[in-house]
Amino acid sequence: MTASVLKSRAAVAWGAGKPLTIETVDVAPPKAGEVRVRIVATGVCHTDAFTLSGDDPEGIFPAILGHEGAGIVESVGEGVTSVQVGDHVIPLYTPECGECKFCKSGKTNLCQKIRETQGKGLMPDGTTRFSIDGQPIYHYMGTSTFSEYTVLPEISLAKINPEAPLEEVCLLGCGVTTGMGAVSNTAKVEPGDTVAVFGLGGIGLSVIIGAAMAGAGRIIAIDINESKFELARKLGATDCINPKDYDKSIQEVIVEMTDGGVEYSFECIGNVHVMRSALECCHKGWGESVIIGVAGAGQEISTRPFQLVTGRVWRGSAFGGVKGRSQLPEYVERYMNGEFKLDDFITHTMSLDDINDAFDLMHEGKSIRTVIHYNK
Ligand SMILES: NC(=O)c1ccc[n+]([C@@H]2O[C@H](COP(=O)([O-])OP(=O)(O)OC[C@H]3O[C@@H](n4cnc5c(N)ncnc54)[C@H](O)[C@@H]3O)[C@@H](O)[C@H]2O)c1
Ligand SMILES: [Zn+2]
Ligand SMILES: [Zn+2]
Repeated sequence: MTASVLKSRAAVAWGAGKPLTIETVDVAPPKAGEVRVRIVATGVCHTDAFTLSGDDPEGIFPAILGHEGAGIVESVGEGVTSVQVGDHVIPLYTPECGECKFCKSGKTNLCQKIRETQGKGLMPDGTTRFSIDGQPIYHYMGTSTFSEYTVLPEISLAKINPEAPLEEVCLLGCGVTTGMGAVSNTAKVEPGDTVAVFGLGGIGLSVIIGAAMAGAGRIIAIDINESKFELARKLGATDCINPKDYDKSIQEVIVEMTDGGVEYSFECIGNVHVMRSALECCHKGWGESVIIGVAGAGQEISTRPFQLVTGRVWRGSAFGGVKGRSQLPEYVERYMNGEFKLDDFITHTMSLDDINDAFDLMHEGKSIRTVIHYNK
């Protein structure tokens, strides 16, 4: 049976800084190598807010945002073999083709196969599957999970255990995997290490979970919003500090607290000044700082080169260095085995109609993650 155009509820971003509006969108059937998915639930991540704000150089409008979802395959295009109708899947904004130079390198998860079209809000053939009254609406991060039905390339789907609750494991589509993966794949934290985590949103708290699982001896959590400290402690932070409580720089405070600095630090905010603090609180000779936060267009990081000459390392991490198709299903299994919990992160759930409230809660610092349930 050939699939036909579907009507779908979607939250459409018409322009930078404008609230999303709920629309009925036409979703064309998947073309060759593509899959149409019914999204069951989606988280709202700071990166969605970043693009909506207009600070994202790749932001294109009108578009359907959303990249932290989970759903069920509704139909498949020609030649699709790795998933079938009814499979449970997590959309991947970092695909895994298995054949490009990047996939074959064994050194990175940054598959480049569809990078160019994905960055332009298009499917690999250069067109979009979304429209309203014939007006094209762009895709976002190749995922567009703020539409109940969305189309993705086959290489952008991780097939997961069908028993997993989609309303929770959607968070593995971005935030939680990004934080945990940055600890285990990028930094490779070892038992006894001291770790500093800057920013205690969904990403920073996931770094704390990962660091606790890796056996870090001391986990220093830093935020200017102290309401985040309670959950940080629950997840494994040993010290919670607010930079506003000190006259000196936060890096000086941390270096003093730790007899010379931390083994690893993680910037989970997207603030270039904090990125500098995160590097400079690392221990001389070996400390490493991982940038996870996404800074605004045109911003630059700086430090004295002497910081690096004397052994500190600055690196970055996207999607926690995790290869989505081959490694994300394992994260779902680990969650199912009870190795970590996701419900702590879900401070709010709501229907798609209320999605602008999810952005407000994030900006007000009142939520960790809001999960949108399409059946609400
Ligand atoms: N690299 C990746 O693959 C990847 C993936 C997802 C998200 N991100 C980025 O990670 C960052 C965090 O995302 P999130 O969803 O956790 O965001 P969030 O808004 O939920 O959390 C950010 C936290 O930082 C705190 N903060 C803000 N300014 C601060 C300061 N000066 N000092 C200390 N704390 C401060 C806030 O109070 C908040 O608790 C964003 O930049 C997002 O775009 C990157
Ligand atoms: Zn995200
Ligand atoms: Zn590839």
